[in-house]
Amino acid sequence: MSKKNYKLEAKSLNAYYGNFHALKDINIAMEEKAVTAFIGPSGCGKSTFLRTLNRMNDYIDGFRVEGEILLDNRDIYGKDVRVDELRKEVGMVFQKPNPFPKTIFENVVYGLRIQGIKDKRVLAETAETSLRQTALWDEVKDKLDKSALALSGGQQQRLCIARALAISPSVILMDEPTSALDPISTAKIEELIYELKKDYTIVIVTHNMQQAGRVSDQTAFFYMGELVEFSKTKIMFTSPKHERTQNYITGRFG
Ligand SMILES: Nc1ncnc2c1ncn2[C@@H]1O[C@H](COP(=O)(O)OP(=O)(O)OP(=O)(O)O)[C@@H](O)[C@H]1O
Repeated sequence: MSKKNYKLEAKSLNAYYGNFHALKDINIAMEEKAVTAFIGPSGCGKSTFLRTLNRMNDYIDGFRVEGEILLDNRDIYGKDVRVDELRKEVGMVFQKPNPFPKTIFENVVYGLRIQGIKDKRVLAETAETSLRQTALWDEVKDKLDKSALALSGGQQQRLCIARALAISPSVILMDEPTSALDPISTAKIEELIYELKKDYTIVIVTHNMQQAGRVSDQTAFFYMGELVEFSKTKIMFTSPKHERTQNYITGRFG
């Protein structure tokens, strides 16, 4: 039997904020071009784990990890890994849309500018492609030089996704990307996630069980820093193995 190649794997991963043991021996393997949802009650470690996947926690004083996170079979905490290269490969979208106080165009091409790309044609083409991928092009094509801050919250979030896509990542991490949005904008982002998984591996933290059920292929349930259960979403929501998972997904505690 050939060994399956996973896009992202955690092996015996432990994470600490100082003395606080935030993630306890996490082992998980996520498939390529699939959506994995992280669910669990507040404070269980979902965001901490998500942020270890592109080393966003490196900035936090006292934070450390043990174990391995493999991206395409390579440990992202390895000595030879350049964090700037890693972040190009693993993009991130946050809970609150966070466009820069710049034009719509400059927001999308921001990552390319940082890379020193100046070619106007490359910038324009990338901006259009990324905005089309997030279904925003028709809404903004006549106002690319206007401030991104004038867009609606939902449009801003799609712009932030376009900004992440512009630097051609293969993985996109989303930390509760719709929790600040209205139902229509939420539906648009969910449709977008569905489209994007054809080309990208997506990991999403969500508090919304229906959302996890709608958008994800696999779901991981965390509780107090442990990964309690990980399975195909359909199985998790119809026949969870653990009572704690069952209680959480049926809303008995949260
Ligand atoms: N910067 C930090 N310094 C110290 N402890 C932290 C820090 N960030 C998170 N923690 C702690 O780590 C634990 C996990 O937090 P984390 O934000 O990963 O949980 P979460 O499941 O994403 O929660 P929520 O759903 O509320 O966002 C919590 O006990 C939290 O207090």
